[in-house]
Amino acid sequence: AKLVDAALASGKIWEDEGFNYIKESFDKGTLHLIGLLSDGGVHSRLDQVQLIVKGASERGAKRIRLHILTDGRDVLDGSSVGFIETIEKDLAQLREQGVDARIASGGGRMYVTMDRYENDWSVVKRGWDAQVLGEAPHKFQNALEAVKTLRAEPKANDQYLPPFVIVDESGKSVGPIVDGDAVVTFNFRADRMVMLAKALEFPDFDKFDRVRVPKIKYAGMLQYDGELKLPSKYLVSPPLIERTSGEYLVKNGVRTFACSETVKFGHVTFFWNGNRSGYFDET
Ligand SMILES: O=C(O)[C@@H](CO)OP(=O)(O)O
Repeated sequence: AKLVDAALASGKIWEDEGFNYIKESFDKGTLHLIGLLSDGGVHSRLDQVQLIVKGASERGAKRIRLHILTDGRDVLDGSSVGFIETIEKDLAQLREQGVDARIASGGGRMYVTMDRYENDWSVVKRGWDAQVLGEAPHKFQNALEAVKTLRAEPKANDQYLPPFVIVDESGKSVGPIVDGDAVVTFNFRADRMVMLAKALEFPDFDKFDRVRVPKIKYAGMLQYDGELKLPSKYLVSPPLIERTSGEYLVKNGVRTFACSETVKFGHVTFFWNGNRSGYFDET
């Protein structure tokens, strides 16, 4: 989060390669922003999203679509409503200034998009269908109505809201991702963005049927996997972390054994080892 804060505060984010790459699409295409809408600060932060939306519109983005994931895990359940109200105010202001800016789709983070370590690709597929194809079982005129209605179902909560798309009066999705568009995934934390990044970037992706693969300019907030170099473009450069405790132990001949449940794989591998998931020394 700090790296993104610093890049936004200094304005460097707008000068670097990643933003200039996606900016090439602003003339003719739509800028899509996908990620967790939350002020939890664990995977993403609302104020950073607000600054990106504002900054991109000041630098030529004329059509912006947000694909939001509701939190309720790092923040109170139900707080999604307030976050949507906040961002909707910003989008309304932009519309007054002639920028066509709207929320286009959404869903709960644990049910839509934010799976990790290939635990359940159907989670990512649900997101793909809503965000890229503009298809979801629930259709609404706006995101506030969507979340309030879906939350009213028995046992519903922010984390597991079903996917929804926002549609116009004729029932057509307002923001599918199409050829010529730009996409930014705005989570800074990597583990729950890698799977979507693969679906967006890998030409030979085969984990689910993408149906349509738009030709887009895609950048992550950060690079989510340093070994796979994924995504290849990012808005903020990842930090170089050296001399971690794992490396220190290996170089001093101390064997380590790391064990975790599947979804915490990263906590005992690349979180520990400075964003490296491989061995320092296989022997
Ligand atoms: O589930 C997760 O992604 C986070 C909370 O957002 O938890 P943890 O840091 O334990 O992985």
